[in-house]
Amino acid sequence: MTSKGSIQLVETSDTIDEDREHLLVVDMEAGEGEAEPKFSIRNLTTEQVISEAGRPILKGINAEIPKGMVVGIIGPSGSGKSTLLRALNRLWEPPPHTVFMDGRDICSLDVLSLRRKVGMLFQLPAIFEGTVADNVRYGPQLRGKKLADNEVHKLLTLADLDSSFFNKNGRELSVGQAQRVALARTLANDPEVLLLDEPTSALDPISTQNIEDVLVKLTKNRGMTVVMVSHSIKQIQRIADLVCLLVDGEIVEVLKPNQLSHAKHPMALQFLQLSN
Ligand SMILES: Nc1ncnc2c1ncn2[C@@H]1O[C@H](COP(=O)(O)OP(=O)(O)OP(=O)(O)O)[C@@H](O)[C@H]1O
Repeated sequence: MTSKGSIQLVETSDTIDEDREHLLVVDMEAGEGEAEPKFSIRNLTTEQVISEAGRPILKGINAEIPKGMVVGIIGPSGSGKSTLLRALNRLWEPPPHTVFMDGRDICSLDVLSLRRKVGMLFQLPAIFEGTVADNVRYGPQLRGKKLADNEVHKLLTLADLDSSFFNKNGRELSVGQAQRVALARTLANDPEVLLLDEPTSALDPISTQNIEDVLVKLTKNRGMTVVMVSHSIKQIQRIADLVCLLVDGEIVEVLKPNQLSHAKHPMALQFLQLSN
């Protein structure tokens, strides 16, 4: 997949000033039309959460996540990837004035509305009791809306599940099918953003490809913004438009997927070499 934007690293970790106010700017190419960021992250530090290593998990993260792109987050285990992802829908509560969605501090938003707009999938899908259709209807039902059968079918199609799944019991599903049901259930809330925490690491290559295809379609056809943590560099190269490299709680590089070999940070380089 070709990248939709060019990236300008205004300051890299080599040039971080003392208070770590480095800024990673994604500079869209002319004519792309959607230059504004979906998320702006400003000096996000997890002062209240200290890791086992005795340091904040995230240290002065500054980044822009552009609308309608797939942004991959990669980095060594324990570098803070999941914490950063969870900060975007307040599964981990960021300090006020550090994470902005469409220009608004997410801490000032109603948390349930935020999570409807910013859906999340995890490594292992949790399927609720009942049929696939019950699962897909879950979110709207909480708001007193019952999705019609044809709406459920549309969501299943969107998640690459055929109509035979409609009445299947959640217990009959493979992990790959369950992940797509979880995706359809998330899409029923009509989210603007999908956060994905290693969504395919438990899946076989065909199920992985199905999910990747759906994600690419969602960004291309619906302008959805996807932020995905993955341990698979190859996966990131297949579907991401931009890659953030996180090391020890800091974004040390932002690159296009085809530029990963040009990473400069020594830890990032070592990680990339060992991952390939
Ligand atoms: N609520 C918490 N309290 C204390 N420490 C935490 C908390 N959440 C995470 N950590 C620690 O913070 C560090 C970063 O965790 P995080 O899950 O964000 O990393 P990660 O990069 O996603 O790791 P992995 O790739 O292994 O999933 C780890 O050392 C973890 O043990």
